[in-house]
Amino acid sequence: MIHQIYPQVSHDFQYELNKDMQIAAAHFIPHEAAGKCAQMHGHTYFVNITVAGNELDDSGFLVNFQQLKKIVHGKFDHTLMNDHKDMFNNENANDFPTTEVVARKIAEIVQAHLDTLPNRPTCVQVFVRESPTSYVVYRPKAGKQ
Ligand SMILES: Nc1nc2c(c(=O)[nH]1)N=C([C@H](O)[C@H](O)COP(=O)(O)OP(=O)(O)OP(=O)(O)O)CN2
Ligand SMILES: [Zn+2]
Repeated sequence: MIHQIYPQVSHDFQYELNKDMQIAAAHFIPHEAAGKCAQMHGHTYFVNITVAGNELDDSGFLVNFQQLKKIVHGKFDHTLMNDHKDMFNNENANDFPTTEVVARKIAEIVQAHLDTLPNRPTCVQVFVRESPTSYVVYRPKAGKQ
């Protein structure tokens, strides 16, 4: 069971939903600045996704928790992040599978799903903890990932 205190994101939406998940995955960061992290290694990522909005769908959901797990955990769990060529690129630092980029990519995956929903909620924050001592918070700018 995941119990963590996450940074709060300020917004004016009436509903806010949070979904936690753990993702076991490997990665390497293809840059000399990464030191030992340039070698393939694994993490149990702790991910918290925050979705907000003013309207619910006809199920009374802002977004289905199960769907969030399916599109994020289902994609990355027990995989090598660098293998996801639709997400990461070992030639471009903005697309290396760093914690920062993983958080941004998760926000993009989630928002693409939310954009298909009739009630059009918004992903306002993605928290990714890569290790017990390191985490990133990504907050998409309004109207732009
Ligand atoms: N800004 C970033 N710096 C680093 C990243 C990153 O994604 N963004 N990633 C790494 C490595 O992948 C590494 O797995 C994590 O590094 P680190 O926090 O140093 O991990 P430790 O468990 O060794 O931390 P300690 O606090 O020293 O135990 C490196 N940097
Ligand atoms: Zn790592």
